[in-house]
Order: sequence, then structure tokens, then C-alpha cells
Amino acid sequence: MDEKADEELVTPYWHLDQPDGSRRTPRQLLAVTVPVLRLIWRSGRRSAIAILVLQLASGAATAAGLLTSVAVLDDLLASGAAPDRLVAAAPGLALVAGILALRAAAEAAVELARARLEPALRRAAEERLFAAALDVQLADFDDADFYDGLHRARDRGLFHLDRAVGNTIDLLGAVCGVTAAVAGLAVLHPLLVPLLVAGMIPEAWAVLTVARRGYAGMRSMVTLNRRVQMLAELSTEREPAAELRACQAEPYVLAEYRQVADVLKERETQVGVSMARGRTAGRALAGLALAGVLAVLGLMLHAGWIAPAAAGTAVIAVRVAAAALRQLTQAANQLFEQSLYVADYQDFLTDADARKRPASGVPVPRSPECVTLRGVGFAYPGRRTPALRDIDLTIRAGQTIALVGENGSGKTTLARLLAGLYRPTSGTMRWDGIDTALLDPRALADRVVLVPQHPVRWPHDARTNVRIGRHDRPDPEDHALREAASLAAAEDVVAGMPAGWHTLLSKHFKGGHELSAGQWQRLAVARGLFRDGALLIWDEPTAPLDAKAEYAVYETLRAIAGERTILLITHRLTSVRHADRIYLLHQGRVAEEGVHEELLALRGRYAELYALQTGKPARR
Ligand SMILES: Nc1ncnc2c1ncn2[C@@H]1O[C@H](COP(=O)(O)OP(=O)(O)OP(=O)(O)O)[C@@H](O)[C@H]1O
Repeated sequence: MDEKADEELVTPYWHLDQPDGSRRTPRQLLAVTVPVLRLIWRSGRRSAIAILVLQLASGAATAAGLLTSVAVLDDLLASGAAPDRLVAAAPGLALVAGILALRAAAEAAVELARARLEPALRRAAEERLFAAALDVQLADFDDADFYDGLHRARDRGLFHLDRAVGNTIDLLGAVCGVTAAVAGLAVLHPLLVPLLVAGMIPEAWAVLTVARRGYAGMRSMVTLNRRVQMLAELSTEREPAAELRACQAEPYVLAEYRQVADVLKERETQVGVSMARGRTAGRALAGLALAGVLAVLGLMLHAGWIAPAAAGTAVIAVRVAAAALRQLTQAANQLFEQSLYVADYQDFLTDADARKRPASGVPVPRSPECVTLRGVGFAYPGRRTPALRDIDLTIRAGQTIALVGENGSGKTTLARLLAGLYRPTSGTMRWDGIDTALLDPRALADRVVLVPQHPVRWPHDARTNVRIGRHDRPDPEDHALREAASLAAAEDVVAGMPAGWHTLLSKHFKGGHELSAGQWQRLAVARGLFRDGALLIWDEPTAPLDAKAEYAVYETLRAIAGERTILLITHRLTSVRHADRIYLLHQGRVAEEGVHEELLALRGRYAELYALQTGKPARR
């Protein structure tokens, strides 16, 4: 392995995550269980009530069955001929059989109610997560902690929440079973109850310990698991498949996988072994405790503290309690483990709520006369170097403003700020004199059209790909849709598709159609035009377009200039010659500004870049 790879191995990226030091306690467990119960209540109240009632009925049947058994055993153990004793016990036996049948019916009904409750809860939980994620500000997606939390909640929280419902129901059933058995034992002899309770303690300890170990292990592997997920996508997805092969990067990807997977395998084994040890210790202690209970029962019988029929029933009750207890510890074990993941789901919802875009604000002008930035700076979360510094910029209604500059100079970041997607970390941005921080963010977004540098390739049909620009825009007979497509030179793209506007544009689905990069871009331009708005922000709209389509798009931009305010980002300086004002960014600052001729006369960076592109030497 070379030195560089060694270096990579010691960066935190390749390491297990450090535990966050927080310990989850049973009280916190309760704090988590309550919201889960609330979710159950909200998404399937009737099924939840049915389950509760049926579980209680099943527990009552267990207790009644046990107590009826004492009378049956009494009859069977009485003196007299065996047939007479059987006849005497027959009504009691029939009653026990009837009670057990009722219990079986209640358990079957629980299964039915459960089949209704679980999908309803899954749906409600997913919707809450998606809605919360969609409501969060864009900059939070650049915050690694938030992103980690979102993925934990989505990939594991939802999965375990689903299972936690099943386990909550099992737990409830087991609690009813144990309570019934304990109640039976209390009637038979009060001393048997504390005995049984003492027998439960070791297993409860083991349950908590094992769950904590599992959770700590999972937390330490989050980043590495995400890395494996990324490598899985690189190896198995269609998009990177071509370039990966062309670069002959297959061995590199596999080697990287092995590096990460080896660390993961070791950690998973450690955690698995430690959990198995905890479980084994718990089982051994629980077995010893049960043996102790039975031994004490034998001594009580020997001492004559308890009648033989009651002792026989007590043995049955202890076995029923032990079985229910096993179910209880299993369900509690899993529930405890799941609750910790569910806590992640809950934590994410709380975190997302705090990061929500404000729901309202000052009304936004329909078409702002003037957008001004004064001393605006912006730093991405977790980055010390700001991407933008001290930006002063003015855009007046109807102007075409161009942003140019080298790669990484801050153009896209500034475009996103102007679109209201990011908020300045210093300085102020104003629309007609009003600080945009005070404006209603949804109304502000409504006035803006942003055609990004890398538009989303919506896995929907072509029509949706354009209409999603403003999905609720009424457009009888698709007039606006067709006009936008025509202005974006996208009409012939659609005409060439097998089902025209209704062609599904995703190869992930059967019958899906794929487009070229330029064809996708034309649809994205059409989407922006269909959206329509007061401020149009175009981030490299024509980069993948052929000369004819590029010409058509610039003609369209020229045609709508004046009616709309346009911010154009491009590396092609010949396209911005007619802009009302050009800003050249360099390392996050405005280095030069003016109209084309002024910038050429400056003989600075702009003039140099222009000369490089046009082949005319720059004189500095
Ligand atoms: N999501 C992000 N998180 C952290 N840093 C970012 C993020 N996006 C961009 N940056 C950084 O911000 C700086 C400006 O990036 P930006 O994308 O705005 O440049 P640009 O001028 O649009 O570049 P290009 O011409 O290549 O599109 C760069 O240094 C980049 O590394």
C-alpha cells in the first residue's frame, strides 16, 4: 500500500465513529415510548383499542383458566374410584377448555387488528419523516451531523419503528400473561409472587446491557456503513457504470470496499460476541432463578404450607409465567434496542423542526424593483473559509446581470443566496428595501426561477419533467407547456420519444427511456420557462447544449429580457457582452464589475479570460 493510502486510513473518514457519550436510561426509554404510543394512537386508534381490550381479555382468560384448574385438580386428587373422580372433574375440565378456546380466539383477533395497525403506522411514520425532511432549509443538508441523523432516522429509525409496534403488542400480551400468572400465584400463596419477581431481575439486567452494547456498536459504525452504501451504489448503479469501466476503476473501488468492510467486519464481530455473551449470561441467570422458584415451591409443599392441588396449579402457573416472561424479555429486549433507534427517529423530527423554514413573514413584492446585497458573506456549515465575502451587488427590475469567474469562485453559492435557498451568514440581502430574512420564504421562492447547473432528472414522464417547475399552474390543453418546450428547443426532443410527452424518463423502471445530457438540459430549460417568475436565475443553462439549441436558448433569454429580471451564470463570456452589468467573482469576492466594455478597458481578469476565449491576446 502506498503512503497516500496509508494517510487515508488514518483520516477520521475511515475510522469508527466516537461514541457520543450519552447513555440511554430506562427513563429516556419511556420518553421515547410515549411518542411511539402517540403515533400508534394517531394512526390506528381503533385497532390499538381492539388490541388492548383483546390482550386484557386473553390475560383474564389465563388467570381464570389457572384458578379453575385448582378445582379440577382437587376433584382429580380426591379419594374415591378414578371414573368417579373423572366424572366429578368433567364440568371443570369443560370450563377450562372453553376458557382456553376463548383465549385462542382473542389471540387470533389480536393478529387481525395487528395486520391493520402496522401498515397504517408505517405510512404515518414515513410521511412525518418525509414531510420533516422536505421542510428543512437547504443549508442543513450540508451539515454532516444533520445529514447523518436524517439517514439514521430514514434507514434504521423507520425500519425499527415498524418492528417496535409488533414488539409493543407482544410486550403487552406478555405483560398480561405474566400478570395473570402472578395474580393466580398470589391467590394460591402470596409468598410465590416476590419469588417470581426476584427471578425476573437478572434477565431484565441482561436485556438492558445487551441493548446498550448493540446500540453503541451501531452508532460507531454509522459513517463506515454509509461509505459501504456509497461504494455499493458505485458498483451497482447504472449512472457511474460507464465511466467506472472506462477509467478501469473497478479494482480501486473493490480495494476501497475491502478496506472499509474489514474494519466493519471486525467491529460487528466484537459487538455480536459481546451481545451474545450478555444474552447467555442472562439466560443462565434466568434458568437458575426459575429452578430456585420451583425448589422453594417444593419446600412449601413439604412443609404443608400449600395444598397438593394448589401446588400443582402453582407449577402450571410458574411455567405459564416463565413462558410469558420469556416472551416479555424477548419483546422488551428487542423493544429496548429498537427504542434507541426510534429515539434517532424522534431526535431527527425534533432537530428538523428546529431547522424548519419559517412558515410566514412579511409579504413579498410580486416583482421586486430592486434586489440589493450589502456586505454579504456566506460560509457552508462546517467550513471555516467562507464561500462568499463582502458582496455588494444591485439588481434592478428588467436588468440582465451576469456572474462570471473561475471554478469555485462562488457563483452558484451566490445564485442560491439570491434564490433564497441559503441565508447570508453576514451582511444583508434586501428586496425593495426589506431584509429578505423577514420575508415569507415560500412567497420569496414563488417569485424566483432557478435553473441549476445540474438539474434533477425527474424519474417521471416528460410532461411532469416540465410541469414540475410549477406543478399547480393551471394550463388548459398544455398551451404553456408546449410554448416553454418550443422556446427551450425541447419540442423535437419530445417528438422523438416513443410515447411523446407521456414517455417515462427513467431506466430504473420497465419501459423507461433515457435522454442525452443535452436533451435533459433542454427539458430543464423548458421547466424554468414553464415556471415563470419575476427573477430568473440561470446557472450555466447551455453548457451541454449543441450550438443550435444554445442559440435558441439565448434568443429566448434576449426575448424575455426586459420583462423579467435575469441573472445569468456562464463561463462563455461572449454570451454576456450585452448584459446590463457583469460581476466577476474571484475567491468569493467581487473582483471586477461593470459593463463589457468597461471590464475590457480594466484589462484585468475579465479581459484576460475574454481574450483567451476569443483568441485575441489580452494586454495587461
Ligand atoms: N455544499 C457545499 N458544502 C461546502 N462547500 C461547498 C459546497 N458547495 C460549494 N462549496 C464550496 O464553495 C466554494 C464556491 O463554490 P461554488 O459552487 O459557488 O463555485 P462556482 O463559482 O459556482 O464554481 P463552478 O464554476 O465550478 O460552478 C467552493 O470553494 C466550493 O468548494
